[in-house]
Amino acid sequence: MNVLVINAGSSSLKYQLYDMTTENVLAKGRVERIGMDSSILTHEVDRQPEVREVSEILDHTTAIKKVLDMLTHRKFGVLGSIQDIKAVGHRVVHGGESFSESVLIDQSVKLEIRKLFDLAPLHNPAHMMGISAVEDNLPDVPQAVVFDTAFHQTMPPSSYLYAIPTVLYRKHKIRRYGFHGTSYDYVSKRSAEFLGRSLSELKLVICHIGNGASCAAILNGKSFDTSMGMTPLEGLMMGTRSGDLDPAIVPFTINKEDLTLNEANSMLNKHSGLLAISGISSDMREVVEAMNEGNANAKLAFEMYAYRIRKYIGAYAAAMNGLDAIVFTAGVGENSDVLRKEVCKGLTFLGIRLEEARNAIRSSESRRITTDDSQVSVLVVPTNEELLIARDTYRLVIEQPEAASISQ
Ligand SMILES: Nc1ncnc2c1ncn2[C@@H]1O[C@H](COP(=O)(O)OP(=O)(O)O)[C@@H](O)[C@H]1O
Ligand SMILES: CC(=O)OP(=O)(O)O
Ligand SMILES: [Mg+2]
Repeated sequence: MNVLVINAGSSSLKYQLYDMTTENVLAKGRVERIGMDSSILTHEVDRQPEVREVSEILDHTTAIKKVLDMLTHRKFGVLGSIQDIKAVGHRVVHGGESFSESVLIDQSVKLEIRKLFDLAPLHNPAHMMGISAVEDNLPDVPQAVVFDTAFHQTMPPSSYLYAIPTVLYRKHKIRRYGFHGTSYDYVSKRSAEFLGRSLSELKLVICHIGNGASCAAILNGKSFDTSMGMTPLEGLMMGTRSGDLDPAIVPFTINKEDLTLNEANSMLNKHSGLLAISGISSDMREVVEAMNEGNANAKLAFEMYAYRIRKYIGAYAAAMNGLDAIVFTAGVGENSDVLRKEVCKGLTFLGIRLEEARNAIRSSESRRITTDDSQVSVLVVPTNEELLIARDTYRLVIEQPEAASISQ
């Protein structure tokens, strides 16, 4: 059975097509610059050279249509017909308190996702566009949603409540939700396998450092705390997001700079982080390159970024009263040995001994980057959110075939 996994962003859409009998990826790709001039579709089949098509793609419905055309393309396609797609699974960043697990999509699920637009303004509206675009192109195919927040629903109230009047939690559900949960779920299990230990006895800090970045304390296999909050803005410094700051800065700046609420939100989500401090880029590769060329702002941005991660690792080791392993994952975490080294250099008090040669190895496999006698292990474990989304989607469709057939 073939399952198509979609991760829709506001101007991009990533896809992977799985054959669930083998869990092989038949094809994958992304559409970028949706709604802008010259959109780009990049499509890849079984490590063959990528196919790039530049055209005008004005909305997500057209983007999905282009993806389906590519999947059934005479030369680059892998399917005889789009009828061969039996289910579609979507990543949805915010599921609020309504969803602690993945579900098949129906009208009420769509309504709930819409209600959460305010809480994940960069993500949920885009996911909804992806869901509608699949409905337009594949009206009879069941769809499932897998939430970034679901895995964190195990956090205790002492982790998820903010110290503000509790009426705000009761009325508006203002609390910490946490994100990247699908990644934490996958990476925590893989880490336990790698360490050859039971997840139920491990104290892990996982650092999901991608475009969006967060850390989580995973205690006995469950999320105990995480750095992102009610929205994906809190916590670590990110590509364009500020992460933690004194909340008083927001009204102060609005007042001094005569900003609207939208402008303040946009400043913190889109014009802060690595981009703001380096003045160069939100992409860690470009920041490191500039730092190596002697740019002082890039160096400061890099050091601040690493310092925040180190502070969270220390805090979570204290929160769990111990630590077995630190795990790096996602785009920056998996690929940037310099960043991992910078984070770990301040953690020798925990008995961490990084082995430089291991840290420098480039690989897509899980690996240990500390010495064999390091008290706490540091691992690099590549995440695979798409595989978990495909598995959940497949399971839901198999378990509830009647619901799947009337899900829309
Ligand atoms: N070799 C590398 N060194 C440093 N950063 C990298 C490297 N390769 C990728 N990245 C970073 O990974 C980020 C993307 O991470 P990813 O987890 O794919 O993010 P997202 O899923 O949020 O788009 C990019 O912004 C880039 O900065
Ligand atoms: C929740 C979040 O920040 O997601 P991403 O890393 O994909 O931006
Ligand atoms: Mg991501």
